[in-house]
Amino acid sequence: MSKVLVSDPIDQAGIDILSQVATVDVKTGLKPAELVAIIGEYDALMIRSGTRVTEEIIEAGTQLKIIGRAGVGVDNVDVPTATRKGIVVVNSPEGNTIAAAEHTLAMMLSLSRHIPDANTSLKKGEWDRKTFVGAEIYKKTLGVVGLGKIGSHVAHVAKAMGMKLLAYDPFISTERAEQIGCHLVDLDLLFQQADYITLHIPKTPETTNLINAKTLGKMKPTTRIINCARGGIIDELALADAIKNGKIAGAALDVFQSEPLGDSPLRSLGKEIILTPHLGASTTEAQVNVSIDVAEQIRDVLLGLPARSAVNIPGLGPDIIEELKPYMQLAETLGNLVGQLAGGRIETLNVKLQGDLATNKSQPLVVAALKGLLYQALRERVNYVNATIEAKERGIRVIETRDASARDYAGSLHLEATGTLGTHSVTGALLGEKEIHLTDVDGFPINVPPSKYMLFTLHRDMPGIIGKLGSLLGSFNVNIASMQVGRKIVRGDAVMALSIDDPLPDGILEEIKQVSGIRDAYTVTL
Ligand SMILES: NC(=O)c1ccc[n+]([C@@H]2O[C@H](COP(=O)([O-])OP(=O)(O)OC[C@H]3O[C@@H](n4cnc5c(N)ncnc54)[C@H](O)[C@@H]3O)[C@@H](O)[C@H]2O)c1
Ligand SMILES: O=C(O)[C@H](O)COP(=O)(O)O
Repeated sequence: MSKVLVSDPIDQAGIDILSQVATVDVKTGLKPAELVAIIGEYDALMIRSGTRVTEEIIEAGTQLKIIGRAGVGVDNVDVPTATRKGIVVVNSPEGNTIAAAEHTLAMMLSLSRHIPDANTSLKKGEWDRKTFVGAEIYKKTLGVVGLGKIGSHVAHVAKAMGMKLLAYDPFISTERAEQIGCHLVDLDLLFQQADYITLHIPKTPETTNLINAKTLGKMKPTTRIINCARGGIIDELALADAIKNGKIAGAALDVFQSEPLGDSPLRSLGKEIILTPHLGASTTEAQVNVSIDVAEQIRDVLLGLPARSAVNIPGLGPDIIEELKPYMQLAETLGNLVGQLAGGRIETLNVKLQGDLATNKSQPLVVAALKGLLYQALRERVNYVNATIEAKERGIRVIETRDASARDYAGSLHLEATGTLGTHSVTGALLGEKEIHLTDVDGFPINVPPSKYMLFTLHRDMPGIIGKLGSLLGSFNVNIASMQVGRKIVRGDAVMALSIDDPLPDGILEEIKQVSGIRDAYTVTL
């Protein structure tokens, strides 16, 4: 039975799902060295933001197949190392969207009306109605930085509360922004005009310290900033300084450069600042959502099925997986076959997506073809996660082309591999919903289903060849299950595809190549 380690507090709903297929150990609060010491026993690791999954931990996780982040941000996971090791990294992109958006709105209103400090004052026995005079958000301008899932929901609710909306997101179209009721502007204008600025972007090299002394200097003295996205997007010392010196009116922060927040000048500011300990996703509903979402994906991967939200398998969403599943198998089989026909070191793989497959949605088939191509070299170590990187590291150039006009089959796939020993090509299609058929080998038309053990010959199409080959195989007790010849012209060159019941015994391939009229022969195990 597989073993799953849960190293952060996760809702029981997900643990129940995992327990159906695996032994689940919940061990929270482990020190990095303790995690390194035990991770080698586990097939899957389930985390929230509390566990930093470093290169050292991933290297020690020799059995790891999947890291599941019960939440959105995977910045606490060394995704490049996981990808290199073929470990799927999944998250829950939508499970806590509403929770984080509502926390943002709660922060904005609390900050405007000084609710946390008024509450503390009253609980201390005071009745102070002067200190806590606030500001309205109605008709004020909200600047949304990052108009993705959370930013859009915040904008939607803020609009209903009568706010004017500006947004900055270089990856969102003007039409999309306008649909949400936002006017897309550049960042400088947003900084200059917004009364409230809310951040909903990932932490990347471009967004690190986006709010700094210089950008704070562009804002109005009445501006308030809310950050429920990621620590490190704001330079905390510059922010504390700007608030202390009245350059801006205040801030509400849920996330920090270093968590838990240690000694910080932010702690000593008054009612102008609200701090919460990374509570954006901490609602009962969100924790159930993310726990179930990620546990289901871990379960599926442990059962050999694809994950619906893998961050390191681009383009393989749930709808795509369903549609492409039989074609993924076709691509993998063809990749494996053409790799064995070409032999030696492969330098180039041409992948031609034909007919109905000639769309952008078919890109995962290229990854599947590479996985098949690399199978002989890497066996189970190659998967959809690392196939592209492994190919790149081996210097394999991948050329992808599309031909929607190729209509022999609804959709077909043509692979051509060039290596140190020459060039070979195969084409395949599906018959019915999922029966794989080879329809062409090295330019010769055939129509055979692939089988585990196959023999291909390139020979002259002349009487007697098939008989000679049959006798030779018979003398070695090799049983032929099926045989087909593909030729372009009568008595020209031809290809023979044989399915055989057992692997060819050693040495027989060389004897086959000596048969008069046979120019070359290849044995393949699929
Ligand atoms: N506080 C919490 O507990 C909590 C909970 C959930 C998510 N988050 C964080 O909130 C953030 C947003 O999450 P989401 O689910 O909305 O993500 P999302 O991917 O749906 O949206 C992010 C948006 O940021 C935009 N973006 C990327 N780089 C940008 C840049 N340089 N400038 C402007 N826009 C840029 C993208 O185009 C995208 O539209 C993430 O950082 C996530 O980790 C925090
Ligand atoms: O990226 C996220 O999903 C949030 O930061 C939530 O983090 P958490 O799971 O540690 O609450």
